[in-house]
Amino acid sequence: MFIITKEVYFCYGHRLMNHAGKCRNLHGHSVKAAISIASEQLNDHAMVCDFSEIKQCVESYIDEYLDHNFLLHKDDPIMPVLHANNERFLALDEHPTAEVISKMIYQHIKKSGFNVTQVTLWETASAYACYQEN
Ligand SMILES: Nc1nc2c(c(=O)[nH]1)N=C([C@H](O)[C@H](O)COP(=O)(O)OP(=O)(O)OP(=O)(O)O)CN2
Ligand SMILES: [Zn+2]
Repeated sequence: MFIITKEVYFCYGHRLMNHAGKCRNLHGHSVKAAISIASEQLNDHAMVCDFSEIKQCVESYIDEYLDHNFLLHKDDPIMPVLHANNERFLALDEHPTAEVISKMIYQHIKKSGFNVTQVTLWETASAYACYQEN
């Protein structure tokens, strides 16, 4: 089994509503996501796939939904204020944790046809979440 991993970098603002500590406050992160793709065999170029194919797939999703966006739970009371001021945000059914964001990226890559095995999201230099299935 071959596994390749591509890293991408992006930023977002968020807050964790009802969090007991400092993460209940509006704040932001400059994050790294690592996307791992597996294959039993290599293609004619001796690759699982080109790193640039992963980059293109994941960056188009990240640019549209996550990068320099404000990620909020759908019940967050700040949303009407952002809306009234034409500020960009994304309302999620779940709290915008590293776990949830890594799963969002995973599901997009899987839906795009890649044999993704894991997405890891470093929200800070010392804290990261992984999402995988099976
Ligand atoms: N399981 C999770 N726990 C926390 C998440 C998360 O997404 N999943 N998110 C946060 C905050 O949004 C933020 O990431 C803060 O993380 P934390 O490591 O606590 O913050 P610091 O970098 O300031 O860590 P220190 O070690 O205290 O310096 C919180 N928890
Ligand atoms: Zn945070």
